[in-house]
Amino acid sequence: NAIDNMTGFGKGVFGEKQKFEIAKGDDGQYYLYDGTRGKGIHTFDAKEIPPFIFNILSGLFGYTGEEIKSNHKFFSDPAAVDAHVNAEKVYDYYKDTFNRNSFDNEGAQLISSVHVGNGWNNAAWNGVLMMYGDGDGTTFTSLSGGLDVIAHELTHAVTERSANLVYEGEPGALNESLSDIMGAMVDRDDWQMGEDIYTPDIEGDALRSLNDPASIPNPLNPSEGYPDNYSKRYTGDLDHGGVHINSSINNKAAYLLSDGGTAYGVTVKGVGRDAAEQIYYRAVNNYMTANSDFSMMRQAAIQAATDLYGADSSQVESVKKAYDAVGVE
Ligand SMILES: O=C(O)[C@H](CCc1ccccc1)CC1(C(=O)N[C@@H](Cc2c[nH]c3ccccc23)C(=O)O)CCCC1
Ligand SMILES: [Ca+2]
Ligand SMILES: [Zn+2]
Repeated sequence: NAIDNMTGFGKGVFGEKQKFEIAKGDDGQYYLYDGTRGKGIHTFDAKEIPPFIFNILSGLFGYTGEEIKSNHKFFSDPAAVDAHVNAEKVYDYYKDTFNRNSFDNEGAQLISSVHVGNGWNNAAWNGVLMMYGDGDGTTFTSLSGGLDVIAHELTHAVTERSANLVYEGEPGALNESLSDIMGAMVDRDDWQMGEDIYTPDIEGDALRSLNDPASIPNPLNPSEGYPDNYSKRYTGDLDHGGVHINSSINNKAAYLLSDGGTAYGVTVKGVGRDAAEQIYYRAVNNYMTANSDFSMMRQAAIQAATDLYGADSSQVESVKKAYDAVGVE
């Protein structure tokens, strides 16, 4: 249908006023559709369909949920407003930072569905679209309110179209880590993951920490923190071999590379967020493959830094030190 791009308004999950692109359809209704970025950004309402059913419907049949439309330019669904706004922000981040036009670099439509499940405490990229739960209000609030969560999910799509790291074991932990790293680069004012939407009644906690992984209890081994060194990696079978756990080892390396610091007796000179994001993007886009392990991550980052800054650069030296610090040879 013929669309006119125009500006819409609404309030996000935390009550903040948001402005975003919408479109007016032939029916005179306004749609949560941004026709100005790539082939479009579309946000839908899953109407509480259980995640595994929605996963199948969207994966197999391309079902996206119900159109979110309004008789006026104000949209009153906070979860939908933030999913739309945050998808625009992540699109802009990849375009502005790496000149990547959406996850396929050909402007692929960014599709989000909110209100997946009933109080679902999670979110996911299912290969076709982003799915967001509303949380149960205690463990999580609407997960689309977390800019780092949207960046995390969309980076799974970018990884899938580049290194396509297998979601298991070490490649899986790297897949997860790259999503957390880009999540921290887009949601740039901290090194926490999910802090905005995790436990709404508790201040200062987060789902994961990139700067100090060990500060948060490891859900698979609660007597310890998340691992921040290869020697502390989880070797069990849960969570596809701990992909959401061992990601913290590489997350720590990325934090040290970016901001510097000393860990396990090794001091790293920070290269800054701008250089760190370029190194990781080039590593995943140009050098890593489906079965890359932690050691290959180190080599890929060294090669990426060499391409970008030279073999004898301080950036290459910092990559080596960062991986020394987390015990990855
Ligand atoms: O993208 C991902 O890696 C996670 C997707 C998990 C998923 C995969 C397949 C089907 C359904 C859900 C979602 C996020 C995640 O890290 N989830 C973790 C932690 C977590 C969130 N909610 C939970 C509820 C129970 C247990 C663990 C969790 C997980 O699923 O492990 C990423 C950012 C925030 C949520
Ligand atoms: Ca964050
Ligand atoms: Zn993930």
